[in-house]
Amino acid sequence: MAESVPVEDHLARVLALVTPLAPVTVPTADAMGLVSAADVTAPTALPRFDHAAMDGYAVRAADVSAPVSLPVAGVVAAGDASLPSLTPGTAWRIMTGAPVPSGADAVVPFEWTDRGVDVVAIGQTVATGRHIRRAGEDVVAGSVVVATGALLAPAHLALIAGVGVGSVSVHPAPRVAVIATGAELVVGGASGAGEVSDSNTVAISAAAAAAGATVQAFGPVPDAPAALLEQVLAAAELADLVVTTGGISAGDHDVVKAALRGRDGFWFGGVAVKPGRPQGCGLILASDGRRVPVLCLPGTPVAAYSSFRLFAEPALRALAGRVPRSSARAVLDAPVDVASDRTLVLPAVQVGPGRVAQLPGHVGHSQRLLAAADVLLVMPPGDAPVPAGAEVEILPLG
Ligand SMILES: Nc1nc2c(c(=O)[nH]1)N[C@H]1C(S)=C(S)[C@@H](COP(=O)(O)OP(=O)(O)OC[C@H]3O[C@@H](n4cnc5c(N)ncnc54)[C@H](O)[C@@H]3O)O[C@H]1N2
Ligand code: MOO
Repeated sequence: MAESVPVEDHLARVLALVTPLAPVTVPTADAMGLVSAADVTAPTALPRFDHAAMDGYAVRAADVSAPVSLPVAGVVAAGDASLPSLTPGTAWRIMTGAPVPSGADAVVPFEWTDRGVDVVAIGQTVATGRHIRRAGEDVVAGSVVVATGALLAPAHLALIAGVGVGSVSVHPAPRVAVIATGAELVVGGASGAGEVSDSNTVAISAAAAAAGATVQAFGPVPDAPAALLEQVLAAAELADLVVTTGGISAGDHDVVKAALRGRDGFWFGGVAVKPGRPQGCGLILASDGRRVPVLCLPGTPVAAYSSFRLFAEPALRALAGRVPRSSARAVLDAPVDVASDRTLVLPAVQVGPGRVAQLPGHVGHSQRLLAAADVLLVMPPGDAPVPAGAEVEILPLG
């Protein structure tokens, strides 16, 4: 068998198939988790106008020598459209968020006063500017509030909305098509001889959704190359990435390989990773001219999931305009034996903040152990145990 290629080389091969999706404009409220495709510039300052930071009285600081009583000229509340002006030697009752009357330069909170309605007694002096939020003190009009390439989180959306911008240019969430293959597969509970319950469709769909994609599942598709090819072509019409599982090793019925191997630019071969050695990838031309990447993952459930995390998730991140690889790391709590010429992907648990330990009883393809794990350790090839205290790459689960 041909030599296996290193994980990094296969990842590079996969990422070479992917370019960020063309930007679209979406309502600000719908942009969570997407990457901005253009700078967002503030059309207005934030705050837009000088406003009270406390409920109390707007005054001229120079008029407040403690103790003092000032006549109250009126009340100004948040949302009031007309801006009163303050006559020296008077106070305006003012509510948090209300525009500060012209001529006032401080707000005395209720707690420092007798809360008088017509006349207010103030018990302490106030510094100029106190309890006033100045126009533009947070954001200057015309400045960039969110730069191109930002992964939009709630705080970004709040800032964009806060400066009054209702829509943003983003790379859209990638659409993923999942195609499980295997004549043995049944949806729901397998009961007949030789039948296997399809778990890859569920696992890969969930993992793709967790990576921010929208997902459509097809299949399971039986072991007929023509039918599989038809399904892949149909899926590519609707998706930005097609992920298949199964049918790519060395068996007599390896349908994915049979259907796609001969196509221009498709590659199938071994990757030096355990689990997940057989891999494949290529591009399918959709009728609208898009060249849709197809990743062919092995069928064995733990290998399929692990391969998704190593190769498909970075592809999704790249499609979404993100840095392809998340680089989570943790410190080993106990040594891990890696004597292998392949990268080992091992189930492990979190045993303390930033500390992980391999799960005992690892037997290769255990779905039970995978479900019991908090993280997968990604251990590069090596010939000696990696000691406790070493920092290693992890793929967080959950
Ligand atoms: N002679 C060789 N045999 C195998 C090799 C090899 O190099 N030479 N590689 C082995 C390795 S490593 C893996 S991993 C598997 C991958 O094989 P395939 O990708 O072709 O997967 P299948 O044969 O279709 O299935 C493997 C296994 O997984 C079960 N499966 C498949 N799909 C699902 C699903 N959707 N849900 C649940 N279980 C699924 C399937 O029933 C098989 O048991 O090949 C080795 N063989
Ligand atoms: O490489 Mo396979 O995924 O170990 O069984």
